[in-house]
Amino acid sequence: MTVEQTAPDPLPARRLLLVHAHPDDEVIGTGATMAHYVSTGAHVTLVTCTLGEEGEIHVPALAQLAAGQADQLGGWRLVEWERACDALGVTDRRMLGGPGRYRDSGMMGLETNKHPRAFWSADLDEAAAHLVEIMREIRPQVMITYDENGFYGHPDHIQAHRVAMRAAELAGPDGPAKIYWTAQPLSVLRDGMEAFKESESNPFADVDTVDDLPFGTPDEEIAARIDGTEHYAKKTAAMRAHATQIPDNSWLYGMAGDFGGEFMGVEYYTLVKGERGPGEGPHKWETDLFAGLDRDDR
Ligand SMILES: CC(=O)N[C@H]1[C@@H](O[C@@H]2[C@H](O)[C@H](O)[C@@H](O)[C@H](O)[C@H]2O)O[C@H](CO)[C@@H](O)[C@@H]1O
Ligand SMILES: [Zn+2]
Repeated sequence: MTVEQTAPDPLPARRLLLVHAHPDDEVIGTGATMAHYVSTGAHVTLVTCTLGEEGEIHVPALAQLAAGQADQLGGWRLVEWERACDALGVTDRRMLGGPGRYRDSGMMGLETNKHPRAFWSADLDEAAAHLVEIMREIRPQVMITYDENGFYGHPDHIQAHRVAMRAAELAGPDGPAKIYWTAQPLSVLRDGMEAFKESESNPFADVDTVDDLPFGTPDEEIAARIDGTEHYAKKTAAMRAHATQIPDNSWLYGMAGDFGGEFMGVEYYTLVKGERGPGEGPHKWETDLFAGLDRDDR
């Protein structure tokens, strides 16, 4: 268990900061990207904002850890999160404000949103100050977080977006030169709908078209396509570490198993701060988040 974190001295030339809401978000949305940049020698810092105390429990033996019972799920997910980071090779992983500072708010509109430590009701500048401290230490060239809807509308994801963007503003020259938001191209979602049509666990079962989904970005608005296909076994291992959240029969494993790395090994981003570097394909998608940054940038 690594609770206290400090960065290596000297810092590697390339430094990537990711800001996520709950344990498991890091792998689902950016696991291949994290493994890819670790493998290239970049320093990857993960900041997760809550322990995920209000989550589901897909491991029957752990059911009594639930929020309404022993309320110990947060501590258990901390261990899952450490194991997942180990699987991805991410050694610098931190909880915003320290483990337990901010609590999982639960889904939008629930009473849990009003918990005194709920991340959703956190003071923005106070929460951002914890992240500014990390930015001053790491001086990341690149930061990844969610869009203003938190990718799919969860209050903690929306708050993680707000805190990350506020911290980048407050950090000034120590803040990231490039900021990306996680995204899924509509073309990939359409391919996924087609691929899952005959699947037993079809995540698209309740939607007729991609327009019914709470996320999806026109391909021409995507800025970067990070191919971490060679690392999707690490991503799958990291997903398995989050067993309380990702059951063995999850459709996520279907994407990894039946449809190859394309769906799990490739991750997409929009660019909201910084100059877009050289890219490939019809939309000139960057293949490196550090593209266009020279070493003197930071
Ligand atoms: C991926 C993610 O952000 N998961 C969150 C989310 O989990 C959802 C929640 O348990 C909901 O009740 C389920 O129906 C849904 O399938 C889950 O994805 O919200 C949890 C509570 O805030 C959070 O702990 C979990 O990490
Ligand atoms: Zn989440």
